[in-house]
Amino acid sequence: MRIVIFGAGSLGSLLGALLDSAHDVVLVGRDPHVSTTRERGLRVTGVDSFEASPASTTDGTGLDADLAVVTVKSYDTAAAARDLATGDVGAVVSLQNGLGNEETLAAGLECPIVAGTTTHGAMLSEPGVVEWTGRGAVAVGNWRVDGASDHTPQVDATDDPASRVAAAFRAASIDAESDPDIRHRLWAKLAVNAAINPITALARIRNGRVFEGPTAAYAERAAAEVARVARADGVGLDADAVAAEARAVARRTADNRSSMLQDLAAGRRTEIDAISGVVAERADEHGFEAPVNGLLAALVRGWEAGAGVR
Ligand SMILES: NC(=O)c1ccc[n+]([C@@H]2O[C@H](COP(=O)([O-])OP(=O)(O)OC[C@H]3O[C@@H](n4cnc5c(N)ncnc54)[C@H](O)[C@@H]3O)[C@@H](O)[C@H]2O)c1
Ligand SMILES: CC(C)(CO)[C@@H](O)C(=O)[O-]
Repeated sequence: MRIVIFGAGSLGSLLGALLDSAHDVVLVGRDPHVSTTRERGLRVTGVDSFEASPASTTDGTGLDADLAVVTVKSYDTAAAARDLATGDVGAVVSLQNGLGNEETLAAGLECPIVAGTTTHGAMLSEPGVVEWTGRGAVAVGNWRVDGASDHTPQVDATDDPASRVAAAFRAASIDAESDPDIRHRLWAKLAVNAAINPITALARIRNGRVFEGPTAAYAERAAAEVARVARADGVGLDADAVAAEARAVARRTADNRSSMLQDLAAGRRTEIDAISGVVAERADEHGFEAPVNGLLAALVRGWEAGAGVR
């Protein structure tokens, strides 16, 4: 397969390096990472150490590919869709965090959209070098334009876009499955991010401390609000179950600084709109409030405005 990785930062570079073992990969990213990768190749460290030599470009327009893997931050998804629409891409899969990426891609592109989520961890440590911080898996599922996941029984399970994406990942030895209920997974991951990310960022604490002490009750409530909005959106998420999952992830990643804490500490824009912001807005559309998510979104957006990053 010819695969474009749109957004060759931390996650995209890791996946690009892995997929390069079985496919013809083109990274779309920015300099100096792209120029360094062209000169010296892409080095992966951490969980496994290896070198890859995918093609790379800073120009995401006019690209032809069987598949585009979108790994930009959620606030760059609309721009990614605009660039991809100028080329010829067979299918697009988003492996981003947050809610709304698939809708944005579907609004801008004619090809099939595949939703996805991953538990791999990656960090671009320097141009041309990506640290694989945690081995995980990929789950993908077909995305319909109306936002519902595709529950239609597949006559030929190998001949739908999500199954083809999962098979392409597995061909590169990446643990990947196609999940007909991908919306449930996206909302469950959203609950984890809504509980952990803004609180760790604002309180400047590592993940392990979120469910300890004064922030615990608010993390629980943030997750429970996501479950309520999910149910209003037709996705059966249980408040206790998602809070338990968020606590488990916080325990498993106790020493990590969440992506939002890292963004805030580095003075970068965060993904708050696609995490807490979208929960508060969708609650509002359904006629109720998600006050903890609303406040957390306002505080992080307030910091972003003050820091001049939005
Ligand atoms: N890093 C992880 O371990 C991880 C794990 C799971 C999910 N995610 C999710 O994946 C997404 C990406 O995360 P990340 O940590 O890799 O972010 P990142 O900022 O490291 O990477 C995104 C890259 O996209 C590039 N980019 C954006 N728009 C571009 C454009 N128009 N042309 C070329 N390059 C462009 C940016 O320069 C950046 O390098 C986020 O939604 C994140 O929440 C990340
Ligand atoms: C799971 C998670 C909260 C762990 O740090 C991660 O998704 C993050 O940092 O965004």
